This record gives sequence, structure tokens and C-alpha cells, in this order.
Amino acid sequence: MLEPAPFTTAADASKRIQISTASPGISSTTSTGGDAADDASSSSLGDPLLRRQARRAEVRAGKGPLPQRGQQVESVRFRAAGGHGGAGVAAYEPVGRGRNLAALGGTGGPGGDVRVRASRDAPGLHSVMTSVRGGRGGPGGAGGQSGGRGLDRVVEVPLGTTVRLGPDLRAQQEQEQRNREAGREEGAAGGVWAEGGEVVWEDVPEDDESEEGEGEVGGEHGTGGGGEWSGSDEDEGVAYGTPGGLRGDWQLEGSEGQVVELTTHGQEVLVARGGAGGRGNKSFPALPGRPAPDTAEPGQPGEQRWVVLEARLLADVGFVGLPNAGKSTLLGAITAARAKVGAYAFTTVRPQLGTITFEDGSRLVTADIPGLVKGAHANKGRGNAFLRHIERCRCLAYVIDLSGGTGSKRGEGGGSSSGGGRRKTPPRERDQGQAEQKAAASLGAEGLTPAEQLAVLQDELGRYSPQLLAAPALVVANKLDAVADPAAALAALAAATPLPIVPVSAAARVGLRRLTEALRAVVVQQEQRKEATQ
Ligand SMILES: Nc1nc2c(ncn2[C@@H]2O[C@H](COP(=O)(O)OP(=O)(O)OP(=O)(O)O)[C@@H](O)[C@H]2O)c(=O)[nH]1
Ligand SMILES: [Mg+2]
Repeated sequence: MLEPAPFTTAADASKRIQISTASPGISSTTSTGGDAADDASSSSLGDPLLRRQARRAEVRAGKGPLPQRGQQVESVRFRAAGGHGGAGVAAYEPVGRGRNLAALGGTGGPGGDVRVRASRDAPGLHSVMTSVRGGRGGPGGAGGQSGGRGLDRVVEVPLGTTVRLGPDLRAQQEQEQRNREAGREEGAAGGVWAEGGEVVWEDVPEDDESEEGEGEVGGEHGTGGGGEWSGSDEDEGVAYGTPGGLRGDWQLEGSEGQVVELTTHGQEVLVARGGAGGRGNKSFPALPGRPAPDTAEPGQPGEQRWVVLEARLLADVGFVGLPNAGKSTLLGAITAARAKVGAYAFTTVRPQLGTITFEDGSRLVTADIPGLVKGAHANKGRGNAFLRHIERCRCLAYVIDLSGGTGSKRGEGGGSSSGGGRRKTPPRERDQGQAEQKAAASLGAEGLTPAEQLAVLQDELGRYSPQLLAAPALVVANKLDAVADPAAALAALAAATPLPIVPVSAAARVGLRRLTEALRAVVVQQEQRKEATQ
């Protein structure tokens, strides 16, 4: 567990501004994508195993309020049910000048499957429904046609989601049924049948209903827990899925107790298979000299199981700022990550992760999130995708260009590398939404005062999800070197927010040690808050 850093959150604005020119002296490592997040989960921020177990226990118990958009949902459980297979039909066709009938009833279509698919555009786990059922297969046709396949249902989850599969409840129920029947036979011979840990006489004679008594628990008759998740708490003995190739994609057929981590866009796991369609009378043998078979089977029910999804957090701290505020420069300054830096908006189009390693060995994963523009909550400048990344950060650091708006030294002989005046256009067309991004480029950090930048950011976050504003946060006042009157600029910013402010210059590497300590303090604050609510 991290110790709180000597960092103040006092209401007094002057105390909240911390100026330090100490050299960083921070050893740092970098990793990208999931590795860094893995590092985060295995960091010394509490025992991750205990945390995971507690979380799972909570999910199983169905505790806690329903998650809202913006809440950092770490784990959800839903019930997946493959679609029911379609019924086979009994149909006939006259043959031999209409004297005889031939069976021509088709087989029912299979029920639809339920799959979980990783998508880089998926909303958080909060949007996963509590029950997902595949479509029912169509009935067989009278002309011997097979019924249509039921619709598959796909649950889209963010990359890095872990899928944990419970037992097939339907197979369990069938087993219970068989056990019960076997118990009946045994009961007739004085045997017993165990249910839910209690022993009951299953076949109570009608004339003596009070005949209920104790006996030995028949080990083989134990039930599977009445439809509740009964997967193991521990990772031991759990098979980790390796992606198979069912349909060309990374598509894995899930089975009980399996834990699959979906890390690649489009990777899928089949969590509940649809039931088979029933056979029509065409599929039954016609005996010579006998009427056509009139047997047609009903469809089979699909698999049913509990599926637990666990989200992996993107980072401990996310850098949130307008384009050009210096987020990537900052990430490069405090970690070994080498995010691309450019004096044009939207240099960063995907989150970049970096790990700060402190001298005591504790680590923090920080994420440089692409710049937000005014209107991001309405998806301007691909804002929704970026806001979703922000949702996956435990704490936020608003990165503000302190030299923005008034008070900038830029243009007075060239202090800032971000340059004043017109911004360069990106070197070449890149991802989708580039045109939109270009249009939004005029909304970078430089045009607004620090307080205005913060107001825009908080407004966008709040409109997207008020929960985001509740996350522990601090303000990083960057580009200190480019400000003519830093004290006045900081005082103006401090007057506009109660959040702690850490002035830095990412380019000149000033105030970085103080910043990393402050980041550590907000993470500790987040942990304490979380513990308090548990
Ligand atoms: N003078 C000065 N310039 C800085 C500082 N930090 C960053 N810059 C410059 O600001 C410009 C934008 O920096 P980036 O780090 O790419 O900004 P960003 O917030 O990641 O921008 P997007 O990826 O577009 O959202 C670059 O020209 C940087 O050199 C600083 O502390 N002082
Ligand atoms: Mg950037």
C-alpha cells in the first residue's frame, strides 16, 4: 500500500499551488497496452489477489447499486442462454398416385449462440445486460427444409476484459433430474437423495407425507447449487484459454471454469451454445409396408451459464487535457514512454501508457489520453472514444497549458515550442475522423486561459458522465516556462478550482518530482475512498 505523499489539498489556493524545481530523479519503465495495466494490477497498491477475490465475491452476491454510465465498473455478471433449437415437424407428401404418404417434415434450426467479443469501440461493462439469450431456431419446413438458425447475440466488451465461465446450468439441471430419478428408484428401496446440503426423502409415499427424516448424504447426489455461480474463487486449476480458430477469427469455444482474456479487437469467446433443432419425421426411417413415421422432435434448449466479465483498468492516472496542452510531453518526461509530441492538435490518437516507478518500488500506470475538444461529449473530435478511455482511469490529472490565453510569453521571441499563432497541420492523413479533427484543431489549449481550459474539460466530462467529475483529480499547470507572470497565472487558475494545482514545465523538466508525488497522493486518496465505501 502506498503511503500518502506530503501533498496538500488545503482549500487555501496559495497552499494548493506547489512549485518545485527539483530534478525528477525518477526511474521509469514503459510498456504499452495491456502490459502496463497488468503492471498496475500487480503493483503494490494493495494485494491484487485479495482485491480480485473480494470483487468477485461481491459480484456473485449481486451486491451494490446498478452501475451507471461513467462508473468504473470492474466486474459484472450476466446470464447467457443459447437460443432454443427449432422444432422438427411431421409433414407428408403423397406418393404412388396419392395412395401413400411419405414423411417430409424438416429439422428445426439450431438456436443462436451467445458470444463475448472484444471491441476497441465497446462501451464499458456497465452497458452489459444482465441476461442475454440467443435467438430461437426456426421450425423445420413441410417440404423437408431445415429451419433457420436462431440469431447469435454478441456482447461487446472493452479490450482486456477477462471472461470467466460458470458451469452449464442446463446440463446441471439435467444431471439433477437424472439424480432425482435415480434417487426415486433408490428411494423405493429405502435410499436417500441430497439437495442443497440437506437430506430429504424424495419419494414420499402419498399415504404418509410426514415421512421425512435424516439419513446419510449420498455423495453422488449432491446438486450444483441451484443455478448459482459455483465457479472456483481461485485461479488455481483454471484453464486459461488459448485462442482457437473456429471461424478464422480468434474465436474460442468456452467451457466451464475457463478464464479467457480478450485482448485483441475482434477476439471472441463462445459462452453459450444454442440448442440443436429437433428432427422432423423425414429423419426417421420409413419401414416398408408401414405408414410414414409421424415422429417429430422438439428443439433442444441452449446452454445456460453465468458469465463473469472483469474489466482491466487502463491506468491509475489519466492525463486529460485539450489538444496541445503537453500531455504526451509530460508522459515522456515522467516515464520512459515515448509518446509522439507535436505542435499540432491530435498528435496523439490512441492512449499511450507509461509506468512511473518510485524509489520504494511502487508503480503507477499513467495514460496519455488524446486531447478533448469542446463538444467532445457529443463525439466532436472523436470525443466519445477518448472519454471512454478516461472512464477507465482511476484518477484524473487535468493537464492545462498555463501559457494559454493571456499571460503567454510566446510570440515574444520564441519561448514555447508549441508556438503561438496558427498551428501546423498534421503531417499526413491518419485515422478516421481526421477531417473532423482538423476542424476541431482550432480548439486547442492555446486559445483559452487556464481557467477556461479547465472549465471546458470539466464541462465535457460532466456532460458525458457526472461520475467522472467525482474521480479524485488534480490539475497540472504545464508550460510554466512559457508564462510571463507564473504567479499571477497560477493565482487566477487557483481561484477557479478547488483542486490541487501542480505547476510544471514538461519541456524544461521542472516540477516533475513534485508532480509524481502528487499523482501518487491522488491514487492513495482514491484507494482510501474505495475502501471507505466497501
Ligand atoms: N514551452 C513549452 N512547450 C511545451 C511544454 N510541454 C509541451 N510543450 C509543447 O506543446 C506542444 C504540444 O505538446 P504535446 O505533448 O504533443 O501535446 P498533447 O497534449 O499531447 O497534444 P495532443 O496529443 O494533440 O492532444 C509541443 O510543441 C510541445 O513541445 C512545456 O512545458 N513548455
Ligand atoms: Mg499527445
